This record gives sequence, C-alpha cells and structure tokens, in this order.
Amino acid sequence: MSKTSREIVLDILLDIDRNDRFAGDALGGALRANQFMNKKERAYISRLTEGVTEQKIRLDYILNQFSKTKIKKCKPVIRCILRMAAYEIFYMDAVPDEAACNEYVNLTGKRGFRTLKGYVNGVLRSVCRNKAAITYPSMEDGVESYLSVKYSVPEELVGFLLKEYSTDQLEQILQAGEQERGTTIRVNTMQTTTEKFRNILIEKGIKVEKGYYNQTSLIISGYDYIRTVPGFHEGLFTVQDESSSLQVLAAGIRSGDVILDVCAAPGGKTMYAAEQTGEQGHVYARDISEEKVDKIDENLERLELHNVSTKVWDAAIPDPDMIEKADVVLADLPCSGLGVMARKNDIKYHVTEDMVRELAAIQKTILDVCAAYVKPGGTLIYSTCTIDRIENEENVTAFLKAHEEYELESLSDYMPECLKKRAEKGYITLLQGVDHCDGFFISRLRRRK
Ligand SMILES: C[S@@+](CC[C@H](N)C(=O)[O-])C[C@H]1O[C@@H](n2cnc3c(N)ncnc32)[C@H](O)[C@@H]1O
Repeated sequence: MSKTSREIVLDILLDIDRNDRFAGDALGGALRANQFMNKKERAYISRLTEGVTEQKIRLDYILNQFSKTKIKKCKPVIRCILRMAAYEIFYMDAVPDEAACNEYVNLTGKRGFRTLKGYVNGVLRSVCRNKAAITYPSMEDGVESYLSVKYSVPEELVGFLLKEYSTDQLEQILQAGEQERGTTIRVNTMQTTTEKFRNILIEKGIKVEKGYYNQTSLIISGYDYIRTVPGFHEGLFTVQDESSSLQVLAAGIRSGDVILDVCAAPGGKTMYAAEQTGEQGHVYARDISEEKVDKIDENLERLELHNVSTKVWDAAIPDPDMIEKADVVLADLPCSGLGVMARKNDIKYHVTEDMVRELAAIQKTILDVCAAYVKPGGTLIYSTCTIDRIENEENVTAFLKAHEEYELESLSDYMPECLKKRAEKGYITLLQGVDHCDGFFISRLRRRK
C-alpha cells in the first residue's frame, strides 16, 4: 500500500532526526523517489517538511505547555507526529483542526504506538482548545528567549549574534526567514540577453521581477521544478543569489583574465567568471572531492562553457603550479552559512560559536595558501555566505597582518549605486532581511605590484 503524504513527511523528518541530515537533502531525496505524485501533494510535502523544520523550537515551546513529557524527550516518531500536527494546526488550513488531530492520532496507531494514541490525542486536543490563549516569551522575559521562540532559533545562536548586532537589526535579519522570496537566477549572457530571456519566461506564465543589484539577475516564482523552467536544459540561466553574483562583479574581471576559483562547487561563481573573462581567458575551478567537481562539470556542460578546467584539489594544500598564475583568485570559502539561514532553514540548529571558530581557522589556512597564487597587481576576493565578524573581518585583518604585500581596495567601483558607500572600505557585509539578497561578505584584497 502506498504511503500517504503525512507518512512521507514523517519518514523525512525521522530521517533528518536520526541521521542528522539537512532537511533540503532529505526532502529532495523523498521528492525524487515520489516524482510521479501530483503537484498539490508534492507542494504539501514540501511545505509541511520545511515548516516543521523552520519552526521546530516554536512548535516545541507550544507543545511543552500541554505535554507532561518534554517534547525533546518523546520517542522520535511521537515527537515528529506532534510537531507535524502542531504545524498544521497553527500554520496550515488544508484541513480543520479536529480532522488534523484525528489523522495524527491514527498515524500514531499505524506506526505501532497504539498505547500512545490517548497521549497524542490529549496533547493535540489541548493545543486546539487553547490555541488563541497561548502566550510566548516577551522582551521583558529576556531578549534571547523572546527572539529564540519567536523565530525558532537556538538561544545560544541568538546570544552569539547579539554580540554583533543590535536587537532590532537581529530581528530584521531573523525575519528574513518568514518572507516569501522567489528564486534568483542569473541569465547566461553568452547565449541570450536578460530582456529576451525575461520575455520568454513571462510568455510561459512564470512570474518575473528584475534583480535589485545585478542587471543580469531575475527573481522568478510560480513554477513547479527549476528543471522545468524554459531554458534550464539549454543553459540560458543559472540559479544564483545576487549576493553571489556581486562577489564575481567585485573581482572586476577583464576579458582574457586568468581566474582561479579554489572552492568552486557547484560552480556558480566559476560560471559567471568564465562568462566575464570570455574565450580569451581561462578559469581554473577546484573543489575538495570528485563528487563536488562532478557538480561543477555538470553545470559547465549545461551552460556550454569551454574556457574552464576543473580539478580535485584541497585548497589548504599549496599548489606549486599555480604560483603567481592568477589575475584573480576567488576564495569563496566553506563557512557557517549564517547568511543563508532564511533559505536553508536548519543551518541555525547546527551552528555554534566553537564551530564558527573552527571554520575561521580553516578559512585562514586557505587564504594564506591563496596569497601566493595571485600575480603581483592581481586580486584576491575573499567571501563567505555568513555574517559574523570572526569568519569575515577578523580573517581579513589577520590576513593583512600576515601578508604585507596585500592591501584592501575599495569595492565601490564594482558595486551598484546603492551599495557604493558601504563598499568603500574594501569589504561589505550584506544582510538578509536588510538587503534584498542573502547575507554575504565580500572583500577585495589587492596584491601590490
Ligand atoms: C561556499 S561553497 C562554494 C560555492 C561556490 N563558490 C559557488 O559559487 O557555487 C564552499 C565549497 O568549498 C568546498 N571545500 C570545503 N573545503 C575545501 C577544501 N579544503 N578544498 C577545496 N574545497 C573545499 C566545499 O566542498 C564547497 O563546495
């Protein structure tokens, strides 16, 4: 007998819970396994999985008020069932609350927990009865618990970010997770123009907005799968947030330049750099594993870019063949990802200050190695998709201290008008919820001649 949509979601959530997987990976796998399911059911599965993941802390806060056993202590199946039910009750209106309760009580029995049907029923009916009367922590209870429950972010992470951002700023950053945003794509201008491609999308009934910062970016919505968007297979566009494309623009790549992208998979910046340097130039794109490099190759093939060579290489290991070979080195390094919390909604549960410090040390090692690859007079672009000073400004400061041959160079000439002022100092932190893009850090380091 085939599984219902709720059972599929339950299995995805158990997979995440038991195997410490990211929700996007677990959901993607399940959707691929159920690709013949209709569009409505697929949308329901995505919404429920993403919603429960996104709101986990807030849902547990609600459920804990009506359960004798703390939700975190419940058996995984029961914990997931309660969270799913609470999410449906508070955030979805697919079915009336009573019907949702019945569905989840039945699911409890079906999964072999007949003796816990009464408990699940009791908790869920209490939640429904008291739905309007539930109170949440207020500012007066402490800003950390207030923000933690309101935006479902671990208190420890809220505390960490409050060391760098004011309460108002942080609230704006966290609100980004609640805003509906389309998908940002960048048009492959080697094959078409932004205007032509925009018209094709509009003709096919896709909703299109212009990008805020990059003239070749479009924000699209109202499609099912990205692979079904016209032009995907022909390589007319690539999915890329505007913050990421700004990183490449910040490099000021000229036709014929030699570029080295040391952490390149899946290849977003490599592809843009390849377009900018053109057939006269060349991009060397690398990443840590075969699997990652395959992803770059797949994208290059789709976009029909031939001026790129890929290679598996650990960026922390110096490569004597690349010494002073690059006009531009792109160092878009592995990071904590706090700038993309709004899109990858479970990053927030994984990041700790210790982890941030470990990543900062890796970034520092890689930057030190990259320093030698840049030709005198060339440029090193260091970027991350995170928003904390430890991984960003502090690493730039440490790099400049260790490499007197480098200096920060203003980014203003490469940024759109509205960002020029903030980019003068040679680096810029874009903030999700404040700027119209993901959170992102870009710095431009020039090697003196
Ligand atoms: C932020 S992502 C890069 C995104 C990419 N620049 C883009 O625009 O599509 C960081 C990448 O660094 C890679 N990575 C992590 N450690 C690495 C290492 N020691 N050497 C090379 N690549 C590494 C990861 O596999 C990941 O693909």
